[in-house]
Amino acid sequence: MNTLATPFSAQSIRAKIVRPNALRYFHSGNSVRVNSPNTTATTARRAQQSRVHQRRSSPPPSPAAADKKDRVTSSSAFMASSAAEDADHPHQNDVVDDRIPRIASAIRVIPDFPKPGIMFQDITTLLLDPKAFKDTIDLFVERYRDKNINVVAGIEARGFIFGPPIALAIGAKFVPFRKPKKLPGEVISEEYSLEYGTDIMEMHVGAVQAGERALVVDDLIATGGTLCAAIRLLERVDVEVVECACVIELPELKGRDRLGDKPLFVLVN
Ligand SMILES: O=P(O)(O)OC[C@H]1O[C@H](OP(=O)(O)OP(=O)(O)O)[C@H](O)[C@@H]1O
Ligand SMILES: Nc1ncnc2[nH]cnc12
Repeated sequence: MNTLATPFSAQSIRAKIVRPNALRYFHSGNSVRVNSPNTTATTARRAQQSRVHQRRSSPPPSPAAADKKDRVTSSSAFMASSAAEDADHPHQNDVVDDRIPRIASAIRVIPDFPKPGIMFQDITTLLLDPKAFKDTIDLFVERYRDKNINVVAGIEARGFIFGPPIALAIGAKFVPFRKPKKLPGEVISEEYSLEYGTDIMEMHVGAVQAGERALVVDDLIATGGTLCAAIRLLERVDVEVVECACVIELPELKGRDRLGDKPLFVLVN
């Protein structure tokens, strides 16, 4: 059972490659490269990206089709995660979770949105698949229940989709972190940089209390600027940020490095 004293890395689960002969598609700023096989990196999302290119306008797979695919791929896909120290022991805590391939497959990738060079990870197709959506929430809940987390901070806009069900399930309050001028009460603000611009994040004064323990939830980490701003907002008012949790990581943008020692947990990278 998880306890407060147990470091997250002890239970973390890491992605691994399974199809050593498969070509992987790699997002690199302005282009998509095909990488040679590598047995230590990334997950099913790379394969999923190439599939998604082919079905950009297609609906997500039917539950029956996805179940069949799960059976085919469950031995070859691993759940991703990470606390910094996992890098030293990449395989020690590997855990196979056959929910991950379906989640990865349900995320659509739209090239050149919202501007040229961006491979947009579209989680709206994940929401169309109730099993994959529920599995996503369940994986987070399984990790964070019994961690004495009081606050789930969800980042506008897509953190508002994943954060509230997690908060309800673990018995924490949900605190929306919003774009400027959206919150009606007194706020504190943090400016931050993005993969495609800058923005400001705000939190209501009084929403959290010093000494509370927070989980920060978003759909995706790219450069890490957004999560860093959320962490700064919480730490300014002496809230302990226990971990950040995202559905997707774009590892090539090195957002994880920007978080420093702050643990980051992701399902798909
Ligand atoms: O790691 P970063 O480089 O900071 O980028 C990640 C952020 O970018 C996206 O949100 P976006 O700013 O596009 O806002 P939206 O969810 O309101 O569209 C995404 O949902 C994350 O919040
Ligand atoms: N590539 C991407 N897809 C979706 N959301 C993002 N936010 C920043 N980069 C993104």
